[in-house]
Amino acid sequence: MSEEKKLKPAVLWFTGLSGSGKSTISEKVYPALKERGYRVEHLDGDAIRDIFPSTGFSKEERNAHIRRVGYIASRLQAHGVFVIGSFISPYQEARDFVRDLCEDFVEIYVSTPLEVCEERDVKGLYARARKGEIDNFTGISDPYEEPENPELEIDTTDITPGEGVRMVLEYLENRN
Ligand SMILES: Nc1ncnc2c1ncn2[C@@H]1O[C@H](COP(=O)(O)OS(=O)(=O)O)[C@@H](OP(=O)(O)O)[C@H]1O
Ligand SMILES: Nc1ncnc2c1ncn2[C@@H]1O[C@H](COP(=O)(O)OP(=O)(O)O)[C@@H](O)[C@H]1O
Repeated sequence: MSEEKKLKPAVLWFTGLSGSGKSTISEKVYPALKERGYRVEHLDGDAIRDIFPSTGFSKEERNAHIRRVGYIASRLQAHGVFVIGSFISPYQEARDFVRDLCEDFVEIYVSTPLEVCEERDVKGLYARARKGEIDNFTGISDPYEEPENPELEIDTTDITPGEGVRMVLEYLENRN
């Protein structure tokens, strides 16, 4: 990416199954934007849920959580901050709610298939969900609605995290 190109701060919203690669790519996009001089904030579902552990996984609770974090994202972006959001955010209506709040919303669908995510099983949650130890587990016993019109789709099955980051940066550069 050429250093001269000025990027317009946006809300980069990573959505996809657990283990699809949202956090891994987000964590690498963050320093890539920082070193180009942008103000950047990363809001991550797992990290925020650690602070607010009472947030559950019913449709209503997930959507309320997404609306709240989406509002924060929109306010940060309004003040010129690049916001990276990594949330499963399985429901189209909640993602659309956030899109409508944000001046510039980039929906990035991390479309790594369930079989690959389950094979990775980074946190051992899929195995537990298959055993019935976790209710409402996305992809196993809870729905994931694929984005209807994402700005970008990244399937991480056969690429490196660095290639995923490059796809995001190229998208941002080319749209300006
Ligand atoms: N039932 C169930 N379904 C899905 N995920 C579960 C569940 N229980 C716990 N976890 C862990 O919670 C993380 C997802 O949090 P999010 O805030 O991104 O979810 S959501 O947007 O509200 O759907 C998710 O993190 P990631 O693996 O990083 O996606 C899981 O580690
Ligand atoms: N191209 C890739 N992009 C992102 N993650 C990848 C990629 N290839 C393999 N992985 C691995 O897949 C896992 C993704 O986990 P994570 O980023 O926590 O997913 P999520 O945040 O969507 O739950 C990590 O173990 C990561 O090393």
